[in-house]
Amino acid sequence: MTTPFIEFDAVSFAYAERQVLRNVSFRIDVGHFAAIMGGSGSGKTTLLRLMTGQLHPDQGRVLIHGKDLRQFSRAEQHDLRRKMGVLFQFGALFTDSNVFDNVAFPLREHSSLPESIIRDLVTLKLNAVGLRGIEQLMPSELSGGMSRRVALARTIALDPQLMLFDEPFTGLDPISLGVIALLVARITKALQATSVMVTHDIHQSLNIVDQVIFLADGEVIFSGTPDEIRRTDSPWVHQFVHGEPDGPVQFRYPTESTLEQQLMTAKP
Ligand SMILES: Nc1ncnc2c1ncn2[C@@H]1O[C@H](COP(=O)(O)OP(=O)(O)OP(=O)(O)O)[C@@H](O)[C@H]1O
Repeated sequence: MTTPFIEFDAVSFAYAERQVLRNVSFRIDVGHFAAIMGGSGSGKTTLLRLMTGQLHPDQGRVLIHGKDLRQFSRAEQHDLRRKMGVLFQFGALFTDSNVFDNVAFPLREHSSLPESIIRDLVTLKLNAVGLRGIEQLMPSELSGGMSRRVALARTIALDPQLMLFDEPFTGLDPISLGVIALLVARITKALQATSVMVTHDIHQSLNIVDQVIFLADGEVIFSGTPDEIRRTDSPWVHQFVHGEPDGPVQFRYPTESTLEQQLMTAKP
């Protein structure tokens, strides 16, 4: 029997009037790598923020190791944050610090390790992303793909048990994208971390993840393994996998009025 690391139990969430998630339930087991997919604005980033405890559900529960995140003491929250590695879309590095100091940052912030150990750990992490030797370069001297890899090295500095990636492939050329995808997959397996990745890149994801959770209109419309995704006849999933502009997922932001009505009211 596998143990869930993260469990969403009938979670609903709204930003003021805007209902974003409705009755969302799924589980991600320890050591598994899950991708969250869905159209623009479907609530993927919101889901990540609920996992980190930055946001709390209006209804339902987010459980980490079986415990409701709301029930976490301050010490438990701090401990969870320490065990969590988060890599956002453009993996912003500190522009005034060189590569070494960027990767060393979480180690200095969250541990009391001596500098000699920190130096070795930074070397190992840069080696893991294929960039040992660039310690003294400044972020402005790196390509986009290299910056992303340095950010990945910083994310794994503390050997996180939980890794959250928000669109780690955005804006990369196909080769850099392939490299990052491979690194993310390899590193999560090597660390035996539980990982969650928000991404639009279905084809890369199906090769590297254990589970895909599809969101549409704030609801989970499908959750399964890459094989199950390839076999499903769900029209939502089909539209996504084949990148079709027409289908159950609409690309327009939902509004009350038609275009004609809006243009009429805008006239003097
Ligand atoms: N801080 C906020 N306040 C109000 N509304 C917000 C806020 N953040 C997001 N939203 C709205 O919530 C909805 C879901 O946003 P979210 O960022 O979770 O979507 P997403 O699936 O990650 O989108 P994308 O793929 O375009 O990044 C969107 O309609 C967005 O406009």
